[in-house]
Amino acid sequence: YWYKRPKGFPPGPRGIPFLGIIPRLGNFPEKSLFKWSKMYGPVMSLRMGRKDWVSLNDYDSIYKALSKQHTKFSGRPVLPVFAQFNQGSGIVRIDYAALWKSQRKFGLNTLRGFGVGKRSMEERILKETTFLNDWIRSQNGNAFSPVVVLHKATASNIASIIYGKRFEYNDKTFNRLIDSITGVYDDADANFALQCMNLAPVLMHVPPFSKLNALILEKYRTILEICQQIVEQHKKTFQEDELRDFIDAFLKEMYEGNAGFTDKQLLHYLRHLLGAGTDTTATMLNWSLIFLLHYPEVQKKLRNEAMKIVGRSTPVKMTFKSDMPYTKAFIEEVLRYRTIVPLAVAHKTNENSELNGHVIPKDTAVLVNLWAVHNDPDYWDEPEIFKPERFIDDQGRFVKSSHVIPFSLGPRHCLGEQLAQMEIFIFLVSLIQNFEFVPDPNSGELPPLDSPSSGFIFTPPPYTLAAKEL
Ligand code: HEM
Repeated sequence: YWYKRPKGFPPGPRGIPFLGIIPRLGNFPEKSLFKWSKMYGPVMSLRMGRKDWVSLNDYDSIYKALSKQHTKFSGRPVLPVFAQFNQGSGIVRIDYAALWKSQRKFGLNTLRGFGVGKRSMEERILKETTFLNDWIRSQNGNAFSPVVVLHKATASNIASIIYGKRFEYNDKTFNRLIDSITGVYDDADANFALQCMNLAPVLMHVPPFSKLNALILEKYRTILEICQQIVEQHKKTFQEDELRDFIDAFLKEMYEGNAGFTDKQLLHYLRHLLGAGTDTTATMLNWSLIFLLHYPEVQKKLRNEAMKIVGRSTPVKMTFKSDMPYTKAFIEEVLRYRTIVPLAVAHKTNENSELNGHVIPKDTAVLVNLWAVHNDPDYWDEPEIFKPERFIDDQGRFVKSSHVIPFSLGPRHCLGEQLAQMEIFIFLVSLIQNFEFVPDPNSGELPPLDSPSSGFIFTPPPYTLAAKEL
């Protein structure tokens, strides 16, 4: 099997027998892929374990595959670590078929129905900022790590949609939930080991991988158990004409007997929303804070704009955003420079396809390198430099680039993009309005701007800072 590849298949590195190129992916697989793509072309293949995958490494090929040929490129490969638990349920990893279509449509409508993109969601996020700001205030100017509290703030927003209520930050169940959502995708070593198990499933039974697999399963079980308790409470108080949240809306579909709306599907859907919506947005806010520490002049510009447009104590509204070009440019540059999900979620071809003259057979797993688009010198001047000004024209206006695609493209693009954009803007401006962020006075160094990503969520290393109340 080693040398045989389908006729016309894209060229690419093979690596070593059984493992393929896995050992050569390194701490930043997205960078390795981009480097190889300069040798093999933007549409290239790679031997991953015993299978040949395809990787897309420029905007053109990603757009042509995910948008133009979306019916062919929107599937999801079966990855053993996830499949042992998901069993074809949820939203993130189910194939591009009838179940995904009905669940995606339901998800979008329900998020909208419970306020995403509207004033009511703005108010929920604003309420969360008051708890977050109070927590930061309670640190009394001493150094602290914002990592866990930002996860709590973003998870609480998701909880308010799916569960109708926010969680208190010291609530025991909530802390168990946060503990179970974090610790794998945001840990580079664990994430690398997880990807190895997905590509060479035999490892799932071999120490030390088997220990990690057991830990992942335990975390998934805990999330499901907590979601199950919440669903049971909802069932007891459910009223068809008064839908309180995502769970009620789902129960209504289920009680009407609509295909795909089952207890199991609901639990996995909730788990995916909590998982996909917490780490990502919290990570984006963490990187933003780290940039404020590195570039005090950028922090000053953001504050000047916030004070001028919003004011010191006016609640932040999304309508302010269009008058805040520097803030928009800052957010866009963080999303570009620290691509939060560098390789998106693996796609799969559901039909035989052709891309850039190459043949890609049905059922080929496809890695979409979003990081490559954000760091391609063909699109960006000095991509390795953090520069919000690249999105500002000489009239001081914000200029959008179609080459910033942190939420990916096509029908499988991030389901929570609108929610994430609301959270990022409101949290960020509210933090800037209330605090000046400075380096931890006890640490001689600033947090590094790079840390191993190992391919899923690009999280910063653990860090601390201090916040001076304004
Ligand atoms: C900064 C924040 C976020 C970033 C950068 C981000 C990015 C992404 C990316 C790159 C994908 C994969 C797209 C693909 O497969 O091509 C994705 C999928 C997804 N995201 Fe997000 N995301 C963020 C926040 C959220 C939030 C807040 C939610 C909660 C509702 C969410 C829910 C999802 C779901 C459910 C999917 C799977 C969609 C599907 O397979 O149909 N994300 N996200």
